Amino acid sequence: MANSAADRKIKQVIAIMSGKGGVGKSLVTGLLAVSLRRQGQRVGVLDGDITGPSIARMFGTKGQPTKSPNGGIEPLVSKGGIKIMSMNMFLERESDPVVWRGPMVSSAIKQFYSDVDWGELDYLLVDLPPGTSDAPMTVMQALPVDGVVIVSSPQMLATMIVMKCINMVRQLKGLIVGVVENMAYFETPNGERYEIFGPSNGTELVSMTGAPLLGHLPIDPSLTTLCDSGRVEEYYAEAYEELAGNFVNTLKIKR
Ligand SMILES: Nc1ncnc2c1ncn2[C@@H]1O[C@H](COP(=O)(O)OP(=O)(O)OP(=O)(O)O)[C@@H](O)[C@H]1O
Repeated sequence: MANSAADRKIKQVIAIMSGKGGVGKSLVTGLLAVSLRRQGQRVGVLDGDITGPSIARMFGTKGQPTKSPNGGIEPLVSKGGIKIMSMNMFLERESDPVVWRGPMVSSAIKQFYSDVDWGELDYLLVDLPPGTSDAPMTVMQALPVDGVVIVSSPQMLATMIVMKCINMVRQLKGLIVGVVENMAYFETPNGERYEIFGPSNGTELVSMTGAPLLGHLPIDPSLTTLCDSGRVEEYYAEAYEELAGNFVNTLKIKR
């Protein structure tokens, strides 16, 4: 093993989860990594969405990972210095499908943790596909996860499905660090706020999890363009700096 749980070269392994797809989990993972890096933290992102990876594209990391001097796999490094491992890096074309059954997905996730030479990290963020199937189970059971961040959006349906994810984390004795409410509102240039997906349910999420609300994030159309062109690190918004600050402080308290 190039990097085992025992040596704790990675100080905190944090899984980012949601029960429902499309709530912005990958985006929150990416931007949390960017804000933590801006604070001077050593950060890695493991894209645990093996069949639908999006992290590499968001950061514009191209090329195949190489062998590291000590025999592990060298992760790709973003412009801002974030280490990244994603299934897309192993595909000839980005659009090639990964048609794998659960055991192969689980095996890839384990290898992305143990065979990748992550080096010394303050945070390894693990972006997971939605739901409670193989990938989230593998991460919770086979990786030394220190905490879970739950991402949701204000729709009631999203909250209901997110509850399944919360229950899974509890069943597997995981620690929920906090919740993030994404796509909570849209703010016009003259400061008017619209709750496009309905009223905030952050308070409900907090009472469901017993964990703090780490972030209440706006919808920002400019994000899609930046993510699609691999320039997520150029994005700056106060809401994400606050998210990173709350995340670091909450972990300090829970440790
Ligand atoms: N706050 C936001 N403002 C604007 N666009 C957003 C926001 N959050 C997410 N998006 C966009 O919504 C889309 C879905 O986001 P993302 O891929 O992060 O969701 P996900 O929950 O990881 O989805 P998946 O089901 O693939 O796991 C992306 O195009 C992303 O750029």
